[in-house]
Amino acid sequence: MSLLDVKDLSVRQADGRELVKGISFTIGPGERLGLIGESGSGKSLTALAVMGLLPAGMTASGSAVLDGTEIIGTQDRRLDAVRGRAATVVFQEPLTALDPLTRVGRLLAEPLRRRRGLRGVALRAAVLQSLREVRLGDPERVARAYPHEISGGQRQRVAIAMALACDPKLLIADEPTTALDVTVQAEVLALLDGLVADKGMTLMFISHDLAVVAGVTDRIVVLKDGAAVESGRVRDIVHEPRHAYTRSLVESAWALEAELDRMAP
Ligand SMILES: Nc1ncnc2c1ncn2[C@@H]1O[C@H](COP(=O)(O)OP(=O)(O)OP(=O)(O)O)[C@@H](O)[C@H]1O
Repeated sequence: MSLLDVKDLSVRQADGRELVKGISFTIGPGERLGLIGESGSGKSLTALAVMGLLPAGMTASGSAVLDGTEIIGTQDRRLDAVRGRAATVVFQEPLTALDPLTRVGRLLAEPLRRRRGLRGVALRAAVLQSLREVRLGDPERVARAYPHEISGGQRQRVAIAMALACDPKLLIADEPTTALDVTVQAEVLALLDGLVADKGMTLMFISHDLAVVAGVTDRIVVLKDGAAVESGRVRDIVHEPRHAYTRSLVESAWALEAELDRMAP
């Protein structure tokens, strides 16, 4: 049985404009699926729709069954139990996703308390262990810091730790490294990749960057203007893209590769 089964999912804004246009895909337990497409192609709205977290005024139709629960059309109150346990999201810019007035330690303590029922000394130890797990050196200092007092890369590690604290079956990573410097990007990506593998988690990874998606996922869905134009195994699509848009993505990724090769010492 799939962990996430999306069928004919559409998202409309209040004036009726269709922003996501009838897309379908499935993710089985332990699989890694990439959603790729240019800015505005509907990747984030797809992720938000399957979590039941669409912005006010937007409506979804079709079906998204997450770990056995139909998300589309289900009341928010009922979805609270599914979110966190079934899936959590790591967003692109952790500074907006993390409450600026709460120290990192408390931010992390909240999901650990809620999900694992930890209190007192055990909770404190779990917070520090979570920070160590995402390779944050000096976890005591980081736990005392406010989000703006640590670097962008460290913030994204905290956001990953918060998502993992919920122990979700499905981790949705929405452009998790796009806002970071290139070197930090590679480190955070390697961390995420390793943690997902270690924990046997299922991953939905969203990015506009084919090289990044190809490195961490097995299958991809290519979105353009809200519609899925192509889907399949990364390897097949990179070698034989069928849709013109996918071809342009693949060609520009290869061109960058060739340029780097040319400059190699
Ligand atoms: N809160 C919102 N209110 C109005 N329109 C929105 C909102 N969020 C997204 N949109 C519109 O919906 C379309 C799809 O946006 P979405 O954020 O899903 O794209 P994306 O592929 O994730 O792009 P990006 O990589 O830039 O985040 C875009 O045209 C965008 O302008």
